[in-house]
Amino acid sequence: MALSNGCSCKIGPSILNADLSSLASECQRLMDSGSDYLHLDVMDGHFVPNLTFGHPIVKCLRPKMPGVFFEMHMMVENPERWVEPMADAGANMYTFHYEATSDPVSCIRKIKEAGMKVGLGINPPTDVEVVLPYVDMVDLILVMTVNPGFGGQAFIADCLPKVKYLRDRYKQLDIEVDGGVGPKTIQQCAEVGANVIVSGSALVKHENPRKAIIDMRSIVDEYIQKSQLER
Ligand SMILES: O=C(CO)[C@@H](O)[C@H](O)COP(=O)(O)O
Ligand SMILES: [Fe+2]
Repeated sequence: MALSNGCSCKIGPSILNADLSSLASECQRLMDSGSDYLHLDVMDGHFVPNLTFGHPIVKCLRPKMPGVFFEMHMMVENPERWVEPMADAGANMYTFHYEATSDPVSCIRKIKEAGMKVGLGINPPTDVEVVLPYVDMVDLILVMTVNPGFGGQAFIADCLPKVKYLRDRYKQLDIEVDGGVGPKTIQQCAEVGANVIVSGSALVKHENPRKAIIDMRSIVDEYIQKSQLER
């Protein structure tokens, strides 16, 4: 199962700011509201100054959500270390950070060997050019629009030229944005070419998440169609 190959909009809720004592029902609520996949944020207290959960939770969640695409956003040092446990737990995609490893190629290889899709992320201070050698090896590039570590932070619009830089060069690439994304910031993300949208607190706390997802999707789809007509 792939996400979308740059051709359509995919929306994945981040459940960091949900009631984690009801993780499965919160995930189900957001999937029932029209989400395409789940974006599960793993933090190790080293790469980022916060802790969340690891593969044992993913393993428990998997049988409750059969068929749902799990993207693991691995905000961890030495991401190589958790590839096999996450694959065994039922993860579909393993998105690691460029900043977290000295050997992205071997991490990519390991993720593929474990049967998962590969995402490669960059933090706000990181130049977008660093991902260029790896674009053809991965399924998705994640451009962080907050400094990773916490849900509910303010969107950093200065990161968006990185999305445009990638979209101008790679029409079919899945480009994901994550951090402070919601109905108020989606337009800016869509117009630079983001097509895979993580939305955390804006969706989790929305009184009508179904409507929020429909509205965000229609804005992203509009820009995708416009860019296809311009080709
Ligand atoms: O990876 C992260 C934060 O490090 C994100 O996935 C956020 O958790 C998204 O939440 P909002 O910024 O949308 O509230
Ligand atoms: Fe995330």
